[in-house]
Amino acid sequence: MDSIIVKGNGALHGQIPIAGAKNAALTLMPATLLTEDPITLTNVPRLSDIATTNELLQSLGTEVAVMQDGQLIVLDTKEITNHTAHYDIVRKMRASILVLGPMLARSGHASVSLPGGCAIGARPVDLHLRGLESLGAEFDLRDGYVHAKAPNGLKGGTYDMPFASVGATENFLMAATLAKGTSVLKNAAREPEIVDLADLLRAMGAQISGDGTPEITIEGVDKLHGATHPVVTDRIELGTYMLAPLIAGGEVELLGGRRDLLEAFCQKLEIAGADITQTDAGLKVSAKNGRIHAVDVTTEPFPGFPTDLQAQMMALLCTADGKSVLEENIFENRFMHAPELMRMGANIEVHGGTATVTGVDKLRGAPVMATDLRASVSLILAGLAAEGETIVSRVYHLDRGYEQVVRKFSGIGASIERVSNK
Ligand SMILES: CC(=O)N[C@H]1[C@@H](OP(=O)(O)OP(=O)(O)OC[C@H]2O[C@@H](n3ccc(=O)[nH]c3=O)[C@H](O)[C@@H]2O)O[C@H](CO)[C@@H](O)[C@@H]1O
Ligand SMILES: C=C(OP(=O)(O)O)C(=O)O
Repeated sequence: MDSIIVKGNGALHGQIPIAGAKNAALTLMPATLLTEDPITLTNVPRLSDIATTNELLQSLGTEVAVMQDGQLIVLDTKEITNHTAHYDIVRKMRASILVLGPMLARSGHASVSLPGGCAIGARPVDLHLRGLESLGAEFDLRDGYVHAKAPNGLKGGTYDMPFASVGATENFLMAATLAKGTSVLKNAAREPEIVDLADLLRAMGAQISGDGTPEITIEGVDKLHGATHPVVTDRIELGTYMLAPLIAGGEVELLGGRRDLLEAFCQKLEIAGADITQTDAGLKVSAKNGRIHAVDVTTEPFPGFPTDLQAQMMALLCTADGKSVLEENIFENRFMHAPELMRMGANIEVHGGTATVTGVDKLRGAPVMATDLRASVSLILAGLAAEGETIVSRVYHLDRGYEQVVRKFSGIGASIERVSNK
């Protein structure tokens, strides 16, 4: 298993190109199951989760062609030859549940292994199932699988979601494109990845309005066709690298960065003392007076502060002036980075879903490990300004969500290397 070694190396300067969004690509790819024509995705991030999704789709009958060093993928599902998404693949990646809605819509039946929980929380899929039920689907939960059917096809329906779940919105949206009649999703998630999915589905011939608002309306069509679509910018990768010059000093430009993808996050960084400028090429970030101040953060569905940036924000606040309170409202167990940051000298107290961080002057490098993707990158960020060497193990988490992480950090002057521990 590989590790990443980071050493504090002074201020960071330069540019980082931001990739397409993992969390968009993982929902755009299953949309191929809705049509017998090829779907071409560009600006695809080069991540192990993309390879896992390719493997999942291939197991269902999709022909996959990967080009341009992984940044262009053609998915061609002339026929769904197998309607079961097996546990071996689903357990690796919870987003696999997103094949359920499309298979049900195209074939009237599907079986998908229940994804189960993970390090950050229980991650149930009840809202996915309730939404699809409102379109006429029937479910049977057996042997760890969701067995779904809609013998007479899906019909338009209305679902008022009790919580604006991103995944449940995506499954409903994809399924409703081929349902007979009009479907309405109330209290829908508004994340940019939802709008990106709706854009692809429209390019495939779907009739959708209201995406990006809490109410989405879908007029079902008989058939969808092929399309080419660029994956939206990864706002979480963007936010992660925006923190680097605030932690280590310097000024960094994030190419392709857009403030509208991260308004709530940018506002918090500005309160903390960041200078953020939208340039023609992206977003430029530096610490105004070289100091960062404490700020309170509450994670919320979009347009609120994203849960996927909470760990990285905590790394920043560990050395800020004063006391910050971070409240995690999306996942019940998403503070596993806190004890690792404490091993680097951070002063953090966690009580339930609240973490109080009292800034210290400096962190010290240590061997650390994390059990999820964003926690892992938060430890690299913390290592950028720590005294001595930080060794982050379990790098496979990072490979799920950050392409070329060593190259991108070293491109702005960080001292970082990946070593293989055989
Ligand atoms: C609102 C939110 O920030 N969602 C994040 C979530 O999306 P993801 O789609 O994974 O999660 P959801 O938005 O569905 O889940 C948010 C919350 O709803 C609960 N829930 C969800 C579905 C369900 O059927 N029943 C249920 O109770 C979850 O346990 C969780 O507490 O993780 C993604 C990373 O993978 C992020 O990119 C998304 O921004
Ligand atoms: C938690 C994340 O991903 P996943 O839902 O794929 O585990 C994430 O992107 O931060």
